[in-house]
Amino acid sequence: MQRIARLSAHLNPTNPQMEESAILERVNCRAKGGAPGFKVAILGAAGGIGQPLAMLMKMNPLVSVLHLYDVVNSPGVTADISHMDTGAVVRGFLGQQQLEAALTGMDVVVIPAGVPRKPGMTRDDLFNINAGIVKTLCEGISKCCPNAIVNLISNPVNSTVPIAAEVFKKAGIYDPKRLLGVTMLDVVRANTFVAEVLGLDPREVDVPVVGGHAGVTILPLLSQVKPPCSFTPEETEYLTKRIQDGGTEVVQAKAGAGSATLSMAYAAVKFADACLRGLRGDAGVVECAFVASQVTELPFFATKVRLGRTGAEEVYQLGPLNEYERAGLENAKRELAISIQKGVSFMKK
Ligand SMILES: NC(=O)C1=CN([C@@H]2O[C@H](COP(=O)(O)OP(=O)(O)OC[C@H]3O[C@@H](n4cnc5c(N)ncnc54)[C@H](O)[C@@H]3O)[C@@H](O)[C@H]2O)C=CC1
Ligand SMILES: O=C([O-])CC(=O)C(=O)O
Repeated sequence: MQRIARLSAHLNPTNPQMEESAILERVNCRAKGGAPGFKVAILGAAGGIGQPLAMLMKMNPLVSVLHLYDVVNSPGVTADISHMDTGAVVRGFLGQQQLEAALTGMDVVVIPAGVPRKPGMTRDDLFNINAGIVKTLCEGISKCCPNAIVNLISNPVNSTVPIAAEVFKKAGIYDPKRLLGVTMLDVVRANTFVAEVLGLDPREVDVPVVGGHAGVTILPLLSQVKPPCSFTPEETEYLTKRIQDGGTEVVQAKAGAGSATLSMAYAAVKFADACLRGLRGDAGVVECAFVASQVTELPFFATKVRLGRTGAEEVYQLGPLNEYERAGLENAKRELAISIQKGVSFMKK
């Protein structure tokens, strides 16, 4: 009887003691061990990306524990997701005072916290708000799970990844292999749009997208599409532009109600799953990500990386580029250099 009473306390959605209620649940449940797997935290779990991302992560058989952290509404999202009859144990955490509990012991931390764009804004316009959010969350990671693999989604990714790197350096825990800016949505879009033009199933298409995650810094390498194919100059122009402007296409269609959330949650889970398979020791896990890099003269750059037990274990070279892509690369590098420097300077202030 007492067990039921204590479990009911946990089920009260207005209960702000999320962490405590999760402990009550564990104490009172018969099965305490949980399935083998990885511990994943989502920071910003109650947001437009965070909610579907939490749902999809709860469906991932590689996840044994899922921590959902936000500064608002995480109790409701946690109660909802926790009823799904999949293996992962879900715990909710609300507000800054529960950040450390949310992060302690995590293997992977996915960060979609921060404000999204409205029509007319660039991703860089989000810098002033999101830079501080990312800084605070990465300070928490430095303290509570310094060995975690970090998947950073918050925009502008071209600047937030350098900010995270500086936070980790300051804390003395920086390992470039473990910090990954998520550019997977660019690849997902590129696969979709290229498949449309070629009349193929998008699941059969693989388009490397390199550079960064904003406008001209998003550089699809259409000369390296698999299966091998060729495009007319008009198709190349159309596809490159559509992939670069994919985010803006969604922002405009949503007309003030935010940016891509559902396709982003899909892309984030696809990428996090690749990181988890790498952590498990699977061979040949390769995806594009924005990482510390020596591929160009810039300190960060998105290319294909091989994901392993310690994160991005190998950063691949660009491969042969055609003239159109070489010109695109120069444009991308010019803009990227400014965005990276902006992130670094924010932390030096
Ligand atoms: N890397 C990529 O490809 C993409 C990145 N994004 C970016 O992802 C971010 C989130 O987008 P949405 O989910 O649509 O926004 P949203 O506003 O719907 O959700 C953001 C969530 O973050 C939470 N949050 C704010 N400050 C926080 C803090 N200090 N700690 C924890 N949580 C905090 C909010 O309470 C909210 O629940 C934006 O910066 C957006 O630009 C969006 C799409 C694609
Ligand atoms: O466009 C935005 O602001 C959100 C984003 O990064 C994307 O959808 O690629």
